[in-house]
This record gives sequence, structure tokens and C-alpha cells, in this order.
Amino acid sequence: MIRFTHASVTYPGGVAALKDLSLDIAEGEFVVVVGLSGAGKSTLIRTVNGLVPLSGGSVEVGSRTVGDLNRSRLRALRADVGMIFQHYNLVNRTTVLNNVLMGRLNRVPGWRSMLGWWGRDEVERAMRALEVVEIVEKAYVRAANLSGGQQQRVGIARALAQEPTVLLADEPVASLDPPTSHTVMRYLHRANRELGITTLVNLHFLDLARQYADRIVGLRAGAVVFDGPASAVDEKVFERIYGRSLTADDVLEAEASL
Ligand SMILES: Nc1ncnc2c1ncn2[C@@H]1O[C@H](COP(=O)(O)OP(=O)(O)OP(=O)(O)O)[C@@H](O)[C@H]1O
Repeated sequence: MIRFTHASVTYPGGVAALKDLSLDIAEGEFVVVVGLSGAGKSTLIRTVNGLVPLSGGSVEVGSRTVGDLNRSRLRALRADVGMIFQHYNLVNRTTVLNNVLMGRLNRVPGWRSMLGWWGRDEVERAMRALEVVEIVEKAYVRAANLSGGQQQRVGIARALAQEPTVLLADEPVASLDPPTSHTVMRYLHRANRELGITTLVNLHFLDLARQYADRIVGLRAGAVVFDGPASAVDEKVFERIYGRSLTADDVLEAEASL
């Protein structure tokens, strides 16, 4: 479903964020990418929907090579690839339902959505997405009035309303407390399992990664230094990824144990 082949990204200014990275992610997998700040996790995720262009190599999503797409095909790709952000990126002054409907923007003619002319089908689809994250009762509440965890659930619903084949989540729980982080991870996991959406998540906390991932990819300085099942991650693997031993800051729950 997602294939990186000798992918590299060098930002203007010369930082090499990804270095000759090759990785295959199969349809339906739930993959968590871990690594130190600056390891290249966000860059990796953002190459999948063309937000960050490659400097070399290729990334393919299904049958599409991202770097070869013209504007309209890139738009079609982005309709198939949902994205979830650390800071939710909701429009606070409008309702939860309107925020979720924005997930349909790439699927309906622009003039209709600009005028807020959403058909009944679109609204039903948005409501079903809110059902997946169990927050339907907030549909007509302004996004600003929700807690962080609820806002992130709306972020997930907005991505699901796109009916994506791939879901990207860039540090989706970095702004949340531990119980809420688990709630959000459970909904992401549910979307993956029940809807079969291939999911790629960046996480800082290794214990959370181990709990939810099928597979963990460890990035260090733009290169893959570990790729295996979550159960294979131990202290040695941690040191390979992070270049040091585990501390309490690396785990969501305060104790430094895996
Ligand atoms: N737009 C940019 N321009 C220049 N350098 C960048 C840009 N974005 C990221 N970088 C650099 O690329 C490297 C990888 O950054 P990236 O954000 O992908 O890492 P990360 O693992 O996601 O870390 P973090 O969790 O801190 O975001 C870092 O050295 C970063 O400073």
C-alpha cells in the first residue's frame, strides 16, 4: 500500500531529514514510527501525501507515485489519505459537524462546499464518522467548547469522513494526558481494525507504540534502525533507536519500563 524506495529528503538549508530509506507497508497494517525529536518522523509521514517532496528515490501509495502526480491527481491522492495532527487543526468557531464535513472537501465540488450546501448523504457520512469515535452527541457543539481529547476524536472523524484508504497521524497524542492518549489510540486502532484502513502513526512514547502497533519502525537520523513486531522491542532495540537507555520521559506512564 505504501512503498518507500531509496527515499531521501534534504531541506533547503541542507538538513538531510531522510536518507536512502526503503520501507514497505502492507494494506491494513497499523505501523507506529518512533524516534527522537528530529529523527525524521514527521518528514516521513508528510512525504506520503506529498506535503514534503522527496529529493531522491520514490514513495508510492497504491499504484500512484507521489512525486509524479500533477495537481489534480495530487488532490485525488489527498482525498484518499486522511491526516490527523498533534494540534487537531479544527476550525474552532464552527460546529463539530461542520469540521467533520470538511473531510469531504476533496470529494464534492468546491462551490457546493463553499456555500455550505452539503447533501443529506454527506451529513449522514459525517455522522457515521462521529459514531466511530463515539461523539455524535457533540455534533452541534462548537469545536472550541470541546476538551483536547474530544477535539482529537473529531480530528479522527474528519479524516474518516474522507473514506480514506490510508490514515496518517503525526504525534496525535502529544498534547494529551495519559488516559486520553489511550482513548485516542483505541479509536485509531478501531478505525484500522474495523474499516481496514492502513495506518501510519508517529509516536514519541515507546510503551504506547508497543501497546497498539502491529509493527514498529525505529528512525534515527533519517534512517530505519529497527523494523519489527512490537513484541520484539526491548531495551537493546530502544538503545539502537534512541542512542541511549530508557528514561521516564520516554514512556507515557511515569515508570521507565517496557
Ligand atoms: N521545513 C523544514 N526546513 C528545514 N529543516 C526542517 C524542516 N522540517 C524539519 N526540518 C529538520 O529535519 C529534521 C527532521 O525533522 P522532523 O520534523 O521530520 O523530525 P521528527 O522526528 O518528526 O521530530 P519532531 O518530533 O521534533 O517533529 C530535523 O533536523 C528538523 O530540524
